[in-house]
Amino acid sequence: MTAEMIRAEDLDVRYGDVQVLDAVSLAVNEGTFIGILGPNGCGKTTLIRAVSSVINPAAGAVYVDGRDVGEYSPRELATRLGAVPQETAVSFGFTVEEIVQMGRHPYLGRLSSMKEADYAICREAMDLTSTAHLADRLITEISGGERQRVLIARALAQQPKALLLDEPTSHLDINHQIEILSIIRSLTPGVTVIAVFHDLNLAAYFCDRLILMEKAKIVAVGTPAEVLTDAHIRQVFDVPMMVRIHPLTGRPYLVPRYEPAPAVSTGTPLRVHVVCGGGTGAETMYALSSQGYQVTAGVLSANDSDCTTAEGLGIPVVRESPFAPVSERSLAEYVALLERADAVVITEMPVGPGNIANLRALEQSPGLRIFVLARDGTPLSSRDYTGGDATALFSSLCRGGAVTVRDIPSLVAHLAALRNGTV
Ligand SMILES: Nc1ncnc2c1ncn2[C@@H]1O[C@H](COP(=O)(O)OP(=O)(O)OP(=O)(O)O)[C@@H](O)[C@H]1O
Repeated sequence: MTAEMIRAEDLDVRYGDVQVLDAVSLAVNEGTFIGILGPNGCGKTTLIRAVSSVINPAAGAVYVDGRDVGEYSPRELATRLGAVPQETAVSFGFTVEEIVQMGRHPYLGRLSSMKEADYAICREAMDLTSTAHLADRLITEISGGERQRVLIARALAQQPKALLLDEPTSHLDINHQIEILSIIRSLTPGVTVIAVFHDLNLAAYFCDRLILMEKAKIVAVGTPAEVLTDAHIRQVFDVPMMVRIHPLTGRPYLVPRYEPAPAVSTGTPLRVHVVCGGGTGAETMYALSSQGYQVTAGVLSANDSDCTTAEGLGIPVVRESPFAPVSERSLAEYVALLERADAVVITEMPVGPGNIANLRALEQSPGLRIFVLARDGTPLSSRDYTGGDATALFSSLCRGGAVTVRDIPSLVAHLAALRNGTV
């Protein structure tokens, strides 16, 4: 069985009248990378500080490696826990190399100095964090991101059994975020890591387990999939998110759902049906729904990314089982939407035997305003996988009055004219 590296029991922390941690308990197994998430001010930093003994909780206990933290001398504790704080109070006059070497202090006697092995450990920590080239620079004269990497190097030089990091990537560019988190990840299982994150997706990608906090309490603990649910995110951050499965990791990743205020507020909104597929409809659906059009979509395969977009935007969509031809039932649903629509937009989707029924139904809807998006001016051209049937259908639709538009602004202009009755 894996041993527990850190255990906190019923931690209470107050600042004046404000309860900042309210009976918070957690257990972190050896070798785990655990992320702490939650909105600003919910108590993440305070939890890290209480666990690392920077502050004393009013109640509760912290055990590190099986022993109460109170039983450790500061020097001993520093060989177990390495902390990288969020606010990095910089030490004037020290070079980067000296700062990293401070990580070795817990291992040195009062009068003994660094040995070759200590220098080697510091060099390795600096190489790992890409800070070796900064060795002779003053800590006060490097960038916030460089400083963050130097402080991580110092914590690594400490060779702790557990690392506590408060927003370790907050000052880092995306390249260094990935680099540092990959390094931290590679330290496990030899080192146990607890890190505060604001980026939910980075946390989901790198951490084994997550802790979600809200107002001084822990509200969820578990794997990224258990913690990063739509319900939890709504509860804690009060923001709608789409939870998807990351294509590389199978873990969740979150996409914020912006709900734009409709720009069109007067009169009856125009109903526009979008015939799309393969991701060709996302931009159109977003543009039209954000302008206040009543958008519908389909028929779409349930695993088509356009279907995901429609669902995310709250657009009613006629859905078909993946890889199945358009069924009678879906077709009937689709035709019912066409009958209610004021206009139809066909995006630059590929047309094959699976979805040509979408176009055939349009041919049987006389009087419907049809707009065909074709950026190169030629509807379909190389995307007809029906042996020419779809091309013939498109030509017939265009002869029947379908309008070809080259981009979304022109489409929107046409629809606005239709709405205002100027065409
Ligand atoms: N030294 C202090 N004195 C008084 N109140 C404090 C002190 N430190 C933190 N607080 C308050 O305690 C609460 C929790 O702060 P904490 O820094 O733990 O939050 P956090 O979740 O880490 O926030 P953030 O995401 O903004 O970093 C906040 O309301 C904060 O204002």
